[in-house]
Amino acid sequence: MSIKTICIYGAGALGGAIAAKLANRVGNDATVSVVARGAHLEAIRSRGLSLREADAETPLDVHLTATDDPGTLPPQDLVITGLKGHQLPPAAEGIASLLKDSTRVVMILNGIPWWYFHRDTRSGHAELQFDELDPNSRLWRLIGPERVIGCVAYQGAEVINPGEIRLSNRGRFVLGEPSGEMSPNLEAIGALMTSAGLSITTTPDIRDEIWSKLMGNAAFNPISALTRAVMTDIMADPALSAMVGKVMNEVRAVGEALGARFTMTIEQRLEHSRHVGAVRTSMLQDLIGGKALEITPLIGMLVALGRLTAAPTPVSETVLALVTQLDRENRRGS
Ligand SMILES: NC(=O)C1=CN([C@@H]2O[C@H](COP(=O)(O)OP(=O)(O)OC[C@H]3O[C@@H](n4cnc5c(N)ncnc54)[C@H](OP(=O)(O)O)[C@@H]3O)[C@@H](O)[C@H]2O)C=CC1
Ligand SMILES: CC(C)(CO)C(=O)C(=O)O
Repeated sequence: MSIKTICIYGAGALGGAIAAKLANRVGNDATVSVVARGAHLEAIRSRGLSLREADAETPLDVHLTATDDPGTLPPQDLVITGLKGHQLPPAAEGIASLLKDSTRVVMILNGIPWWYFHRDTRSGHAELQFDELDPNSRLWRLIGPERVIGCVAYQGAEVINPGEIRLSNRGRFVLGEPSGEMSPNLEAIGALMTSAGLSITTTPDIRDEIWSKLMGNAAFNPISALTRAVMTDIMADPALSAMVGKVMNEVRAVGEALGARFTMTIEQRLEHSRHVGAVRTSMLQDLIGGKALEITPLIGMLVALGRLTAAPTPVSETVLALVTQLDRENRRGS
């Protein structure tokens, strides 16, 4: 696969960080552009994109083509989406306008993605679609699950000001084909992102990564939004950390019912979470910013898949009801 044109669609926290690194390192060999919007877009256009890494003394500043109209860009070899799950369906046509036959689309997402059951061989539900993730199958029809490369991000990031992104740790990304194939395209995209200075691994088991990451996000993201607490403070509170453990147990039960394999015990996962630091989850960032919360992929689908597999999710159902109401109130007030 020759990658000469790359568009990052939704250059927010993670997408923006990846765009800055790609533009910096591979900008001479490939054209890197971003689709962004609002004040963030204006800042990128006028001052460029500025990336602050946890252990770097000076920010990385790059200038690249930025637009809110993907129709002005040529068809791309590679599209990387940095949109939240609920922002994907409204962007489906825009993303589709960047595609040619060979284009691959890396989707950085927390939670259960819209393409989850495409070519899945372990759940017994291959090709199942969920309207709550992909209304009227817009993504399925306009982009197509066969183009997708899944991406699980173990990396904290935040847009601290328009045009300015901060990475909160030296994180990593895991890429995988929905089919599990270690395809030449997967390896080429992994190598390209690695050459940009990102920590990338490729896997034949992307769904296992999705479930393992979901253990943290289904618990911490809504609980952090409900309490406005950073991760260390949630873990320091015995009642909250017990609730985190219960949600993690429910994630494990539903995941296993669909064939996922977990490598860590709940105790190990909890211990790991104690050391993540004073991280504001992406859902807490959105709450503070008055934005819609990424609820369905992170906890709504956990409850829906619990029903599908007859695995009980009582604590997650309660958390879902509370965070759904919080989201309504937050948007009413913004
Ligand atoms: N941030 C983090 O620390 C982590 C995030 N993740 C996951 O990665 C994914 C991306 O998250 P994150 O980087 O935080 O997302 P952000 O909200 O920071 O970035 C999304 C960006 O896309 C923009 N956008 C949305 N719709 C459009 C559109 N139609 N056209 C142009 N721009 C658009 C948003 O603009 P606007 O702000 O105006 O909505 C925003 O700038 C999520 O699934 C998240 O859960 C995973 C690990 C860590
Ligand atoms: C909390 C964090 C950074 C890692 O689990 C994350 O994935 C998020 O904020 O959505």
